[in-house]
Amino acid sequence: MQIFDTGDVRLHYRVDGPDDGAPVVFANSLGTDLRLWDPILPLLPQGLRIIRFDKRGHGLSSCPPAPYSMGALITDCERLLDHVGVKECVFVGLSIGGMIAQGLAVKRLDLIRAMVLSNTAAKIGTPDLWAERIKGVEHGGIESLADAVMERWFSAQFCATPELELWRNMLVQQTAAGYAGCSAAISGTDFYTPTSGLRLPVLGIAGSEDGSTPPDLVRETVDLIPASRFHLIRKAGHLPCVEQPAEYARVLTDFLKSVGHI
Ligand SMILES: O=C(O)CCC(=O)CC(=O)O
Repeated sequence: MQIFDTGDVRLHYRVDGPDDGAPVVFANSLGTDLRLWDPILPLLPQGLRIIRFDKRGHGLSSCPPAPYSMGALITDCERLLDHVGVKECVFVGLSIGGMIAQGLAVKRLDLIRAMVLSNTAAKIGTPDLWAERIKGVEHGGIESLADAVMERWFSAQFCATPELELWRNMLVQQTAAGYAGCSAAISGTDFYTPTSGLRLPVLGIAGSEDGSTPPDLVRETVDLIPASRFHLIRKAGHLPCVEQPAEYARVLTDFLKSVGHI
């Protein structure tokens, strides 16, 4: 558990595994912190160097006033990777984390040798949807959105389990400014053209019951990059690393092997 001051924000991050391990960077979604990846980490091969972080306004990172730009979120991540000395990582980005992955690959392809675009897209939602979401958070707090968010994050089956409460708690414990700030960043992002120009190995992962980034939307983005692969995880919503960790870890491990990272 460490803190890095980028100059604009203090980012909480965590590095696990040996210094000389093959680097795998995880960027999580809106309203989650780096514990999002806890269910899959024990299922990945030993010896990887795993880097995780909390976006600005999330988890234990500091919370600059909203709104944020996607450029700022990408720069935060770029500075963190330079700070920890990562190059040529496999970058796994989920939802807004996958937008950060796309933007970072366009800006600094030296940092990323392959990427996993999980439950994400070049463009997510519409400005009207995000304006409504931001208004809701500003007036009623994250709690006022939480039940609807759970229905997009998880399948109906998972929503009926006691574990749901843990993830709902994670959501409502994020800061309203962090949630609204990152929502504004998503609202202003359309990476369709820059992502079309990317040339690197890509694996797309979608959840069959994802109410935020449905499988067709994920596939449309992944198909922008020639030779990309796509995997659909059934019985999972927006966070398949939580709902189906064994399958998620297996697909990720196969991808790491296929690109020669392990
Ligand atoms: O999770 C993200 O990063 C953006 C997509 C989203 O809004 C998830 C949700 O529906 O709450």
